[in-house]
Amino acid sequence: MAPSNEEKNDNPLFKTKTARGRALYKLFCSIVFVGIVLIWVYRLLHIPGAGVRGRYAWVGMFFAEVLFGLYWVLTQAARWRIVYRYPFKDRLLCRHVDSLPNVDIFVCTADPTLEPPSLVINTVLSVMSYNYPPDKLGVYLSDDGCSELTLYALIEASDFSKHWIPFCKKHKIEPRAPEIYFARKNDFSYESDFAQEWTSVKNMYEDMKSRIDTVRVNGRVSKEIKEKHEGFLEWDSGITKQDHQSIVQILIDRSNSSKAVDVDGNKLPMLVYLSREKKPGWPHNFKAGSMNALIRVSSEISNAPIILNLDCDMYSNDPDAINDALCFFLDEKRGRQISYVQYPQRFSNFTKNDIYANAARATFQNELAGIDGFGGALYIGTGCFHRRESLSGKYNENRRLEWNDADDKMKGKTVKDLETAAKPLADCSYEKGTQWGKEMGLVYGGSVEDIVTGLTIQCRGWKPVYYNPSKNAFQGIGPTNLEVALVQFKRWCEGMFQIFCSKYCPFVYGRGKIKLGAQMGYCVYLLWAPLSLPTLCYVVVPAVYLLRDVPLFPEVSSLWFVPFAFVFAARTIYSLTEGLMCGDTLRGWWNLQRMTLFRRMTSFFFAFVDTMYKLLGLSETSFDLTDKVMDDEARGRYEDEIIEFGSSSVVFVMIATFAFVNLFGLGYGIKKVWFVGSEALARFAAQMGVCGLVVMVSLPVYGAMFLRRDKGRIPFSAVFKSFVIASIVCFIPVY
Ligand SMILES: O=c1ccn([C@@H]2O[C@H](COP(=O)(O)OP(=O)(O)O[C@H]3O[C@H](CO)[C@@H](O)[C@H](O)[C@H]3O)[C@@H](O)[C@H]2O)c(=O)[nH]1
Ligand SMILES: [Mn+2]
Repeated sequence: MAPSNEEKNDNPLFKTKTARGRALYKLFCSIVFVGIVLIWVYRLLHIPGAGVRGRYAWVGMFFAEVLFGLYWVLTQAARWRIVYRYPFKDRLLCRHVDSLPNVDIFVCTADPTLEPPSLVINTVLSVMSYNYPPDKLGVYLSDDGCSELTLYALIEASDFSKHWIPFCKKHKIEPRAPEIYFARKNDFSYESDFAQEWTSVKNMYEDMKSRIDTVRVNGRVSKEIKEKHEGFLEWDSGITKQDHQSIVQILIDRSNSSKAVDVDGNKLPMLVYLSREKKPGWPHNFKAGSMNALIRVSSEISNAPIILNLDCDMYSNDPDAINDALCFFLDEKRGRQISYVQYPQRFSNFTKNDIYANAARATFQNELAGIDGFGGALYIGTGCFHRRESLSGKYNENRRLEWNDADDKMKGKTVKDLETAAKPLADCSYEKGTQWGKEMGLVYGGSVEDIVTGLTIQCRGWKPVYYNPSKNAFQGIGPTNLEVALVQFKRWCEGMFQIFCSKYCPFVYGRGKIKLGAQMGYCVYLLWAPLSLPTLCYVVVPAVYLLRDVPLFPEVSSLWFVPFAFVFAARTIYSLTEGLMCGDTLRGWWNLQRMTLFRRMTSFFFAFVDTMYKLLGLSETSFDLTDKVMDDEARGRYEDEIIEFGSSSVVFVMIATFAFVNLFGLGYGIKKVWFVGSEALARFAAQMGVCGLVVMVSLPVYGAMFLRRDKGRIPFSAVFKSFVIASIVCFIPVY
């Protein structure tokens, strides 16, 4: 890599800018903090005396406000020093045109029902067609579902790619996931040559998709197809998802240049199917386990120094994304220390007002960039480029930036040789007695392997970056019904609280290794679960005490009312402004408020309880896969932005119960004001305000209980249960 042009090589390949207006923001924060402290002071000064009704509630409210306040302080760390990254692709291409590193791309799937093979291969095809030298690309699909349906789909995709890749490159097609591309409106003339090609490739795609779907519906691959590919022999011995040998199959072998070419004679990227061994009694450690198997298997086959890791629903939306990411790794000055480049998680299936608040725009635009400002960019599991070396080793500043000639490994070896050498690396027993899952690869022990792995990488001295490009690099599928959305949050939340309670707690593990701001930034997420406690306190206590005529907040006329009103208003206005600036709609922001409340009072709470159980050794970690399919009726409601309940899940009973409790509280308050007049209003305004907010946020819940007749409503049994529970809650004795 001799510098051809001194001056040019001095230019960095990326730059980092700090967001403006931070001084003003810090001033604003300081004022809000004063308000929060005044609230605490008020609570401490006015504790009701022994024997007075409301004393316990008062103490509860005090704790809730202390926890909310402290949590708020953490969230400021994530906004204190927001940084933006800008890579310079053009400089990269000038300087490294002949010395680009190999890149291995890992796609993970785990279940052919929840993650249909046709979805998986769309992701695979999108990454096979990157604008990157194909002989430097290796695509690996890890199938934890060990399904012949998925292998079949991948074989079909490898054939189709011979037409798809040249078509994409010739016509600069975007995005390169065929399903998404063909579903888009197009504005070309139907007489053109392009139209002909378009139609022929589209037909080819549709045919392939229908073959794959037929096989999926039948639930097995027919004998005729099986006879054509010896790969299916692996399934002959009656293996199951939980009990099977390692399967490694190189479907496109790039060293064999005569076969690995597309219809125009250009090389194709390598394509490998992997299903790591599973045996009863051996923990498989979910996605982390499959990533580690991928790391090892690929090291035997292509061993690229850069790895891109994607979930099976995350197709590539930008054919040049690899080049962007490489700007970070190849930067002469700072590149060596960069372990991974994390992109935000974006979705393709959002609706206008984002009813389940999947987009999390403020999180991806501000919070993660703010934690990056403290050098703590999180690894969030998908859409992340890794430096292979950093996944298992310490940063060593003396090591030269070298991309070992990876293809050497493959030279002179047949596909069979490579497969045979790789298989044992995916066996259950391989990791026994090794550092895999601890010091090497992704860290085991929970359902959010990503966050904790990122933390350990940083603590080994690496400096990851978070890069949020204006054009989405990857797009995935977010939950499309409330239960799935809440279950996903519960999994995250539980995994993250477990990290906090383990030796990996950032304040302990990261002490002296990463900045305090980064430690705090991590805890914004790791402490979601305990945040449920103050939330539950706020949705229950004010309403219940309102029903007993016990005031819990200062009177409107009192000066002490000011900090409460101010903190509430300041935070609401801030969050609204932030949301709108990040591109939320007004209703989108409101939906986010609802989802935040629902998550905090259900997912976070269950995660808290389950973590406690686990700490006591009463249960084991599980991974509830996010469902990526929906039926047509539900799809209609999703597109109309009507919340999908549709079951008597305990989560919905809880949501409905709180909706009732606050409705009763508010109703009683209004009645009181009606009969007693303004004096009651002054004393109970804040309490009625809290109830009123919960009621407003829950409006769709009342609708789903009483007005809707579709399948997505809350079933009567759940309504009945929650009504009974709410009534009991309202009449229990209070102290
Ligand atoms: O045993 C398993 C379980 C899951 N997966 C894969 O992991 C990915 C994520 O699963 P999904 O159900 O889509 O979960 P999400 O909540 O959408 O995933 C986020 O959260 C997970 C941690 O909870 C991370 O692993 C993911 O990368 C991150 O995108 C999918 O590709 C799965 O196929 C496996 O490979 N093996
Ligand atoms: Mn997902």
